[in-house]
Parts: sequence; C-alpha cells; structure tokens
Amino acid sequence: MTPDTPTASSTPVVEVSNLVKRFRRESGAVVNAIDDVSFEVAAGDFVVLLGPSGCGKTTLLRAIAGLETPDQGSIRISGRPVYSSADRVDVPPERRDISMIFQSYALWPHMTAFKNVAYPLQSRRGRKIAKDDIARRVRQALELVGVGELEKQYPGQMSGGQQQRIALARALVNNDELVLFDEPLSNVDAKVREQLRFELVSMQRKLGFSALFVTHDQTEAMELAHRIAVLDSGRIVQFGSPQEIYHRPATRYVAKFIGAINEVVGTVTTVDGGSVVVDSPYGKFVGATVGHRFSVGDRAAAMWRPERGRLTQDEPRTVNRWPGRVKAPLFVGSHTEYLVSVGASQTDVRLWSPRSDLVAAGSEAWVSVDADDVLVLPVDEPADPAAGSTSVPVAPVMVPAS
Ligand SMILES: Nc1ncnc2c1ncn2[C@@H]1O[C@H](COP(=O)(O)OP(=O)(O)OP(=O)(O)O)[C@@H](O)[C@H]1O
Repeated sequence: MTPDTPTASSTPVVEVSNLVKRFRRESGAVVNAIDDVSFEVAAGDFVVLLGPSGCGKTTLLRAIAGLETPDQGSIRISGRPVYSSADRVDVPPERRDISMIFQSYALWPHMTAFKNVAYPLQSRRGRKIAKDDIARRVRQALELVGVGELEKQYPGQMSGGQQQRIALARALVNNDELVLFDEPLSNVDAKVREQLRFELVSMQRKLGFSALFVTHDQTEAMELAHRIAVLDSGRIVQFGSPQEIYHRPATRYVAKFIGAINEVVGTVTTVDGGSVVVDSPYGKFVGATVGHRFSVGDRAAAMWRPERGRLTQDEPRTVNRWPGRVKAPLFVGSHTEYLVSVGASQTDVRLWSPRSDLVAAGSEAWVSVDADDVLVLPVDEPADPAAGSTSVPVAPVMVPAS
C-alpha cells in the first residue's frame, strides 16, 4: 500500500451503479432504503456517506460489504463485480477483499493488540497462513500505524487513539485496498473524538488506503472527507468536496443540513444571467443562482451563511442591506454570534463576527451581505421536504447550527 491522493485515471476502488434496496416494514409498508444510487470511490479517496438517521447510509455501506443483498443494480470492487442483479452475482463478504471498522472499533477485550490484529489472518478461510508469516504481518501492520510497542497490551490498557490505531492495523493487515467505517467514533466524547478524527485523517493520507465512512455528523464529514455523498431518503442529493457542499449546496436540504444558514423565501422579480433578485418579507435580495434556472414569479429561497454577513452602524453601500436592531450578542470565544431583527417584518437573522464589540444589544445597525454570498435555490425541488406543500408559509426561517 502506498501513500496516494485520489487520481482520476486509475480503476475506481468502488463503483456502485443504480443500486436499489427495499425493506418491508412489519406494517407492510415498503421503504426505499437505497433508491437508485450510483457513485464511485477513487483509489486513495476518503468518501463520507452523510445524512440524518434513516436516510440509508448504513444500508448502503452494508450492501457494499456484502452484509445486505440489494434488489437491483451492481457493485464493483477494484473492477471486480461483487454484486450484479442482472448477472446474478453476489460475492460473500469474506471474499470481497474489504475490511470494516465498527462502532467503538469492536476490538476483542480479552485479546492483546497482537492477537486482535492477527485474528483476521488466523480466521481466514482457505489456505492457512504460516505462524511466522502471521507474526511478521501483524508486526508490520502495528509498525505501520505507529503502535509497534503496544503488541502485548489489552484494549482496556490503551487510550482511544491507540485503540483506533489497533483497529486500523487489523483492517489493514489483509492488505485490503478498501476500509469501510460504520460510525466508529459515535460513542466517544467530543474532545477525544476531535483528536481521533485528526489522527484518522493523517493515517489515511499517509497510508493511502481508500475509505468509505458513514456518519450523521457534518463536522466529522467535513474534516475527514475528500468527497461527501449527502443522502436523503435513500438518494444521493449531492456528491462533492466539503468546500463544494458547503459553499455551493445543490438543494435547500443540503444547505440546511451542513452548517448554519439564514434563509428567507420570496418571489423572483428579476433574472439576469447567473444573478436574480428575490423580493422577500424583509426586502430585496440580489443573489447567485448557482446553476439553477429561474423565471420571474418563481418562489425561491435566498440563503446566506452567518459568517458572510456584516454588521455596521453606518449604512453600507452593499446592494443587500437592511436596517435592524441587535437583539443578543453571544460571545462564544472564537467569534460573537449576533441575533438581529431586520426589516419591516422584524425577521431574526444571525451573523457571526470575530469582533465582540461591533454593536451593543438594543442598538440600531445595518446588516449587509454581498450578492456573491447569497445562494438562491428553488423552493419546490423534489428533494425538498417542503415540495408540493401549499401550506409552507412565505416567511423567513432561521436554520439553527447543529
Ligand atoms: N432490516 C430492516 N427491515 C426493515 N426496514 C429497515 C431494515 N433496515 C433498515 N430499514 C429501514 O431502511 C431505512 C434506512 O435505514 P439505515 O439504517 O440504512 O439508515 P441510516 O441512515 O444508517 O440511519 P442511522 O444513522 O439511524 O443508522 C430506514 O427507514 C430503516 O427503518
């Protein structure tokens, strides 16, 4: 295994095409857990499957591992078909040449680090591996992840970071190119989790294995991933780099799921190339269409991140500006979060500033945001929870940070 960054030229390590998996509930209702999903993981790529509970990410990971049999579609691992509904191929998990790391790493507590890492080699089907070879490969894997000196320790005698390294060594000892992670950090407290993420990123970038990682935690996804697949109701609604997902969300669902964002729904009054004007309850917005098509009269959501807003006592020249009153500055250390009620509608918007002394609570001030920083997204998109509903109020909504 060599350190690597994703390359477009080599054969993808995972190719999922038009995959479908349905479950029948006890009530008889059918759930489309995976609904026509296609995506690829390139060699050396770290891909995160991200979405809320029930969106289908675990089912997708388990289908790739061979622990769940899909209904339709195909899966290839390093070019080899491991599942194809058309060709009736379904390779069992142990022959797919992939490793999986489960919640809390699932290390055997009664086994030393050495024995934990040796376990996949000893329990392999087919030709037995000589004892000496096993010992050599285990030590090599432990050295690779930098915990060679811990071979005689038990998991209970190790830190979280060391346990993660042992789990990684156990996953890598087979020389499998692909490691699947099923929320391995979900039972770890926040501070340690941050450190383990940092460790995992540096190990993956150093060793170059390909990773497919399931999480519902957007911060985790942003920190770990080369690319993120955002899932909603069994579908991938956006597949892109963390930067693309954050700055150019394809839908309102993605925009709201990743980070905090201000949103106001209004009516398109002008369309000019990639720029539109939206008339909203607290004034006009000029924003960017980010690839969507709009016509005059369409309902649209103008969305902007709190860190992109500015708060000033003097009226700015920025095209998007509204007078308001500061309600509650909240100092959170790295920045201050201002809640400001703006416009005739007295809508609450949030904006974040590194400065805590901009405007005092109760004072009047101007909120402004550049047109480039306002995303205008369709309201009636199919993947949107509000789609088709006539009861959604044409009113501003503030989406909290999670
Ligand atoms: N064995 C099963 N029988 C019936 N329905 C199932 C089964 N497994 C999963 N589902 C349903 O399929 C959908 C997707 O479930 P899945 O576990 O993949 O979601 P998830 O995104 O991983 O959620 P979580 O983060 O809570 O684990 C859900 O609606 C779930 O109820």
